[in-house]
Amino acid sequence: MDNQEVDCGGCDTIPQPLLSIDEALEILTSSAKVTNSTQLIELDNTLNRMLAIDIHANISVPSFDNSAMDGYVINLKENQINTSGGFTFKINDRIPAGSIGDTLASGCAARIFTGAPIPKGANTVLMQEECELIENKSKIEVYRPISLGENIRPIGNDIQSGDVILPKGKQLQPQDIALAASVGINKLKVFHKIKVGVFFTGDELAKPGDTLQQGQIFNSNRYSLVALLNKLGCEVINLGNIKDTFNATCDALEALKSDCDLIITTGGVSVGEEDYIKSAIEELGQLNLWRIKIKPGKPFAFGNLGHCAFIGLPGNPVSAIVTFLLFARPFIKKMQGATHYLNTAFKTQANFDWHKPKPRREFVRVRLDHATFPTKANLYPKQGSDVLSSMVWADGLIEIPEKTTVKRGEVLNFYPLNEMLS
Ligand SMILES: Nc1nc2c(c(=O)[nH]1)N[C@H]1C(S)=C(S)[C@@H](COP(=O)(O)OP(=O)(O)OC[C@H]3O[C@@H](n4cnc5c(N)ncnc54)[C@H](O)[C@@H]3O)O[C@H]1N2
Ligand code: MOO
Repeated sequence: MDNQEVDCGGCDTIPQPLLSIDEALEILTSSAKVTNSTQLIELDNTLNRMLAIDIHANISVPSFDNSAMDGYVINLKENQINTSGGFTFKINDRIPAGSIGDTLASGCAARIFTGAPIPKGANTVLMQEECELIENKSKIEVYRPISLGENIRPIGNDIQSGDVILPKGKQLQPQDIALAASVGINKLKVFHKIKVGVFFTGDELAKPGDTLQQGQIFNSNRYSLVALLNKLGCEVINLGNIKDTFNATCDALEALKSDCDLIITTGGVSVGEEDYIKSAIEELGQLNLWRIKIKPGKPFAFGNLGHCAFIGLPGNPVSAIVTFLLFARPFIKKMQGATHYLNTAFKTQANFDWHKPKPRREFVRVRLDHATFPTKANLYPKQGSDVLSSMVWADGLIEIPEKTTVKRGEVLNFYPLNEMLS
């Protein structure tokens, strides 16, 4: 904890040590260890999983020249290329997809269907709409100039044998799975899911479904955090709500640490004497980072209990989600083996003024207005870290740099929620 500069802007009045967002992200991502455990699984089960090796193609796709159209395959002669005047070809074969035609005789055509192999002796396919059937449908006649090789998909048009078709560290999407199938692969080696233990501190927390007692609130972080982890494809071990004591916090950490790659908690990371997370981590392991110059989410904590990493998210519901997306998500994605683990910012125009420069970089909830160009970001009127409705209303976060004001029309970084939730 001696790596933190002293900054008086964090709490807005009292001097406190705070890390910049960039420093915090650097500490997190550089200490995230990629899981070394892999498994070979059926293609159908690979959606969203992280590929553990480069995938090479052992065949070319297509593996034979084939027709791109339903029509007629011909052998266009040198003197017929791009010539106007019209040509006639006698139909002497029929080649559906999946069968092999005979060698095409000179001056003849074969009826051919999309995907069927081009027979020997042929070099061009004509669309059936451009051919006139004549002489009792025994011949075709074509009037327009014909290019050599048109409507033929050559061998290797999509993939060449030996190509790397999917790189290690790619998160598998439907099209990736299809590409693997297209070269005949039925199983892929992916990184094992990482195990994340979670628990929640706060004696004020009640379970949804129970009746609220005086001073209680419902535990919403339990649901956001478990859902966020499920979205990222983690295996979750959930201890639920624990008593707000130092001993209960230590017991929960001890119970999870040997089984988990990572433990995440919400609440109890601030400065109050009822906040035990930080002291429990210091007692059982190491605290590597605490408090970031960010709003919402300042009291974010990061450490480890031996091999098990630890992330303490702030208790306020918006702070918990925002810091999960900005810090925990890249950390987890890197652990999962993803090559692209950092959040992507898109440039968007602010449709609001920001009059007061703030000491912490702020991530405000906005909704995009696509009705005009360029797209504009509207601000949710209440930006408190307790206002969970702002997250539901918003479709992204706008980054307002520290110590700056913003004028309507200024271009800022926008982080779409749908991107960060994938
Ligand atoms: N004197 C100071 N007080 C606070 C500071 C500070 O710097 N000095 N920081 C504030 C900021 S910023 C945040 S964020 C919060 C975070 O505090 P904790 O992480 O210790 O969280 P708690 O105190 O336990 O709870 C904060 C808030 O969130 C509600 N909460 C907690 N858990 C849940 C849950 N599972 N579901 C729904 N809501 C939850 C809790 O009731 C509190 O209202 O500290 C500020 N204070
Ligand atoms: O930084 Mo805290 O997350 O505002 O409420």
